[in-house]
Amino acid sequence: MNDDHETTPAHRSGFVSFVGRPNAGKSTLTNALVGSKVVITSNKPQTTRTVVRGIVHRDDAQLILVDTPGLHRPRTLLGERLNDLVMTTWAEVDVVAVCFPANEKIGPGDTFIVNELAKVKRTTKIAVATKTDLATPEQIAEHLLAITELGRATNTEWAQVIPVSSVSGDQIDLLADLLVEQLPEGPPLYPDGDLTDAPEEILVAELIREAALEGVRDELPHSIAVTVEEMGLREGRDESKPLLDIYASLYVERDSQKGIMIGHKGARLREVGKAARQQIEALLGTPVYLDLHIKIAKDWQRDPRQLRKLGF
Ligand SMILES: Nc1nc2c(ncn2[C@@H]2O[C@H](COP(=O)(O)OP(=O)(O)OP(=O)(O)O)[C@@H](O)[C@H]2O)c(=O)[nH]1
Repeated sequence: MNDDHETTPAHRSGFVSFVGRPNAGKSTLTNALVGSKVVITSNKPQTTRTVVRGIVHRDDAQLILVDTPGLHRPRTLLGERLNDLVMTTWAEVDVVAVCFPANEKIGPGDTFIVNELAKVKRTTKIAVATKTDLATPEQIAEHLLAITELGRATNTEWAQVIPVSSVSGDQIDLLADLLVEQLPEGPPLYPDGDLTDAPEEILVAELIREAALEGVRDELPHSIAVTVEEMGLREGRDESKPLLDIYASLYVERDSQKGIMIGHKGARLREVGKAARQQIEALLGTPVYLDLHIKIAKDWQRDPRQLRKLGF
């Protein structure tokens, strides 16, 4: 064996899942690491319903980020299924990184998550103090102590505790290094250039859902689901002028909600369609024709048949 071989570090690859209570900054962190908008962020809690992966390609490693829904005390059938999905993801990944926003105190929600996580023995656990740009150095120091203490109280061994800001970019590269350290040796698992393996339909549905939630504020936060019925390049067009046709349904639970979504003379729906179309065009790099219909699925969050139809 020559010296060169001994000094070249082995390539590493593996899966990392960011967890934390709603709004902890998981999706934004995934985007900051990947450097492209592949996961939906919103300032409303619990918008991430689908497992979406971002992929960090480096010469020495491939870091595959699995973005899971937030864990919460289940109240509906949907809630239970989401929690099952979260636990399954935790057991399958190499590292679970728990996000604790530095501008908020550690609370019962965090304790609940860390207690659940403690049941998943084999997975490496890292604590990330997020949003440090919103906290003073003193607050950050106190926060890091509280995280360490929470680890002790729940019998969780943090492999690392690291403060970061996705907005200022502070410590993001260091976080990537620390995560890579925890991955097993192995070859790249995805082709170079892939940013996510989530089917485009899922990303498109999430972008529409995000746009739909944007204007509604507190009126119907969690009663919207979106499915993409059909998506394809329009036939017979010049190759230099492609147009992607997307037919999507936006599900609400009640008549009154349908009214809110449509708005005065359809104004809101047009706004949502336009905002979603612009986001999809930016993501896929193709002009888009978006046909968006509102449908009512009564109590879809509680009905197993509806849930299956909507992809849960
Ligand atoms: N100032 C600041 N804001 C942040 C940072 N990271 C996230 N945010 C904001 O915090 C809010 C929630 O961020 P998300 O990334 O959507 O949080 P999440 O944990 O994925 O949320 P859920 O999908 O609801 O579980 C958004 O308004 C973000 O813009 C940060 O580093 N600094």
